[in-house]
Amino acid sequence: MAQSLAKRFGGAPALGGVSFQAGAGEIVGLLGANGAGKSTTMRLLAGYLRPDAGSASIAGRDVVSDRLAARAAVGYLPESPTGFPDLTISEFLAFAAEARGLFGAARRRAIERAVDFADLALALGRPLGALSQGWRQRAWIAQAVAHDPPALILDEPTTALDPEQKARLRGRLRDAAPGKAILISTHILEEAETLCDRVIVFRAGRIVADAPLPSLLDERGRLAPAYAALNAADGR
Ligand SMILES: Nc1ncnc2c1ncn2[C@@H]1O[C@H](COP(=O)(O)OP(=O)(O)OP(=O)(O)O)[C@@H](O)[C@H]1O
Repeated sequence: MAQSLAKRFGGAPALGGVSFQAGAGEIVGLLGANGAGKSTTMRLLAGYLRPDAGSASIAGRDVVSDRLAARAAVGYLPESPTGFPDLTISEFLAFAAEARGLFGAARRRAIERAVDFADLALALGRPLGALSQGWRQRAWIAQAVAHDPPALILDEPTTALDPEQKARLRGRLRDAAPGKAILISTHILEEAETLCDRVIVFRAGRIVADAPLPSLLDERGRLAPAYAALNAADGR
């Protein structure tokens, strides 16, 4: 949940006070032009940035005052994730599970869940630094789901994936959705059309639409006309 979240970088406002909720069982798509504020919102919710004003909570835990509990309840895929080039996928997922306090059998289950979710079985021994962009993206998606959190915040999760893996991941997210609140950002309108229950459109650091997907679709099931109208409207 976000309540009047605001963030500036230097003097420039990136988010001008955004409020929304995502409930368990819901896949919410964050849409908007480059620089509209999607990633900043996700980083604030995931506890990787502090808001200048407003508040946010994950599973009822405030991301600032109860930061560790909030972070424990979320799996986060950053945009363009990098790091840990020398770790193999196996080592990376073991590290991710242990960082979440999972050891022994719980760690093993977390790694199995993650490997299965992101279809990584064929590359477990490969170091992250030697992976293609799509495989690396899948390793980072895997670390987000390893501890089976009630909330997933995935910043452009399908961008680097090939068509088969895109479809596979969408299916996995659909399967996971009943028990989780899932937030994804995407520039692929067709993805929002097929995957999301609700869509939030950002424009220049503000929310210009927050609506159930069907209410934004035209008679042919397309989001593009409403999306274009929202971006063209004088919504500042
Ligand atoms: N670390 C930073 N330092 C300075 N400005 C930043 C930083 N991160 C984001 N911004 C600015 O904040 C605004 C919102 O950026 P944000 O990354 O949230 O947009 P976005 O909607 O995710 O865009 P994209 O679709 O390109 O990923 C932009 O003006 C951006 O330049």
